[in-house]
Amino acid sequence: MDEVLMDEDDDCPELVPIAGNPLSPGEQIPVTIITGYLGAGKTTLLNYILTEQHNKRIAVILNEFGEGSALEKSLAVSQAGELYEEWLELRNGCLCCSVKDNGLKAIENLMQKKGKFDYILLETTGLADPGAVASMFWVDAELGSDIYLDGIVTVIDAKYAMQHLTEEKPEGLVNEAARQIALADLTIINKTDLVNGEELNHLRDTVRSINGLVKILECQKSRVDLSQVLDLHSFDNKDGVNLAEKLQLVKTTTRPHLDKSILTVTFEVAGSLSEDVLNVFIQDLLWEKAFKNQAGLPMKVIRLKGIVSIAGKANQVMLQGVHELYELDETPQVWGKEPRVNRLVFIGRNLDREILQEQFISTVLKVGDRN
Ligand SMILES: Nc1nc2c(ncn2[C@@H]2O[C@H](COP(=O)(O)OP(=O)(O)OP(=O)(O)O)[C@@H](O)[C@H]2O)c(=O)[nH]1
Repeated sequence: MDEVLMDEDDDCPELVPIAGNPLSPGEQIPVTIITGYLGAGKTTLLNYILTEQHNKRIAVILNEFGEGSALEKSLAVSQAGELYEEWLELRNGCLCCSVKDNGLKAIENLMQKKGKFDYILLETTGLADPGAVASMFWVDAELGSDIYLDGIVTVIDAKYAMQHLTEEKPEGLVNEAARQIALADLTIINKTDLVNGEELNHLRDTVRSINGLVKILECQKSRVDLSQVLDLHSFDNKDGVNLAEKLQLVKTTTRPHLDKSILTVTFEVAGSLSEDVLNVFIQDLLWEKAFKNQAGLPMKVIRLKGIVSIAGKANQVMLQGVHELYELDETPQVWGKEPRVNRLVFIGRNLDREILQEQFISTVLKVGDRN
């Protein structure tokens, strides 16, 4: 971390030649959101990435300062006692920047340095809702032309996660630690040195019961294989085939790990759908909160994924949702001779599988299109 190459008077330092292919025109830069509860190991992960040799030119945006870390100290460039946004170039080709806001402004500034990096990592603050940040990438069309959301990675503290997850929240409030897991495409259970095998199993089961889709890595000092963290393509249709396979393996959480908790619900229904009516179903669910569970509580979806069959379309269609935003995107995968099946996975609160499935069938299925 002490080998920062920069010109003292310039907040865009002179560049050293870096191995790696320059971006071809029109190529989009992936963004991975790194989230996790306070103290879970996010900064340790970013420090690791910034100091390892990996032949990737990664731009890292940190949006929070703490005390004590070498990385943070090296970044805390002060001007009249104020912290200000500063891009630093590191020996291994990484770019690094610290900002106090949600990081989107920093991405806009970063894009002016296009060609100097080929990946962006954005760390959110420990209590932030990563869904809000993720949603911004979907709605910001201007940014959307240059970058795309690759995935949400949640770092979990093996020692304290269960404590955070079981914390009672006032009625109506979501447990942030659980929400961060619900939204994750990948979770990294860190600090495994601080727990025994039984505790680790229990935590793993809990993570799985919240998010039946998520991939789980386990490590110490946030040392993970970067190829497992980057290029997940969690939100685009490049992952269509993988997603279809993954959805088949997901199971509805049978016993909620906690009362009123976030859990995963999944079902499959054969047939083809009218796109218009499918939109009505999704909007009733995500926007109107029109579906209630047996206790009369409105179902709240945090993350939604699916592969559906739209009447008249030869290709499979991927459904993605984060909070109230969703997208239907045709995948390159063509339906085969086997009967078409719609598979949906919902992660959220107050979800009841049977009621959701009934609603889905009664709202969207065009019986005439069954094949
Ligand atoms: N025992 C142990 N300690 C770890 C491990 N990984 C990180 N730590 C320590 O945990 C503390 C918190 O790590 P950070 O990386 O700062 O966590 P963070 O998620 O960035 O924290 P905030 O920015 O405050 O949200 C530091 O003192 C790390 O040295 C690990 O695998 N085992």
